Amino acid sequence: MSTAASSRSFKLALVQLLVTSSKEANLRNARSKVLEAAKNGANVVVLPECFNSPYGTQYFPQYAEPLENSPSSRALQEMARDAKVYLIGGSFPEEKEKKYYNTCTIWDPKGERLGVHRKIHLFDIDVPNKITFKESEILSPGSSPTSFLTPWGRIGVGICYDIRFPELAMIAARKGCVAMIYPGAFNMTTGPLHWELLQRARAVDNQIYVSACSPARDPNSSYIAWGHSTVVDPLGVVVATTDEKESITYADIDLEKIDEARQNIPVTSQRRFDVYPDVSAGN
Ligand SMILES: O=C(O)CCC(=O)C(=O)O
Repeated sequence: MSTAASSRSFKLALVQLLVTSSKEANLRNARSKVLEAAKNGANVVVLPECFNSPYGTQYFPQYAEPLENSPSSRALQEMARDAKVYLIGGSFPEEKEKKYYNTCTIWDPKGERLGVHRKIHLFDIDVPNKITFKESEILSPGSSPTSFLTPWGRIGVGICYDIRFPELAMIAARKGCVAMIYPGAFNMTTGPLHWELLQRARAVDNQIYVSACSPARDPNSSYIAWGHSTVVDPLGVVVATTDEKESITYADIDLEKIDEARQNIPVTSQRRFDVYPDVSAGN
């Protein structure tokens, strides 16, 4: 773990991986990038949605693995342990009791699994002549919000389309999360429209850090990812981003900025739960 981290700041790294059709090659590449990020001082490292398989309902059954003791789980556990980082392991198609899920596993620097997030909101959209996608043809949805504890505070996790539903980020922030992190893979239609806007919206509404980590763009794949992995601060300012190519994006996450935003613009303490309900109640 980096010595540069203090109790009030840490270095986040987003690995924008170029995902291929070879699961073994994807696992090898992810490992070398996670180790590189750690060498460069990262404390928390993020992989993209579907980091071990091409993204598409036609691929999920072929690439799916159980959670326990599977090649991808083992590889993620070893990466986290060998790099000594907190690892938000993107997502991979999970097979469980004859159902498939889009699943993110979260690991600590000792290689212990800290959490599992199954994508709650499945990506079913139809923009005529642009993009039609129906994850629910194959996948089942998860049913619980996910967060995990680090030495710098609690971090919430969602997957891609989950970012469009503000409730998850609101619940996370009200429960004390300092950041909401989304492995994601937007596309060439909704990427330019909404990828950055949604991160900035979730950040400014909740006065937390928000970040999304995409695969790199492969123009020859059946689903062309937007790329542009990004980190947004609690004021809604983009503090780190990249283009569409394979890369690692770094940002210092400074918890003072959360306090400052909340002191200066105190919406967090001005909510009117006597007028409308608190979505985090009971969650
Ligand atoms: O919300 C979007 O526009 C894209 C979502 C997506 O690609 C996904 O959930 O995998």
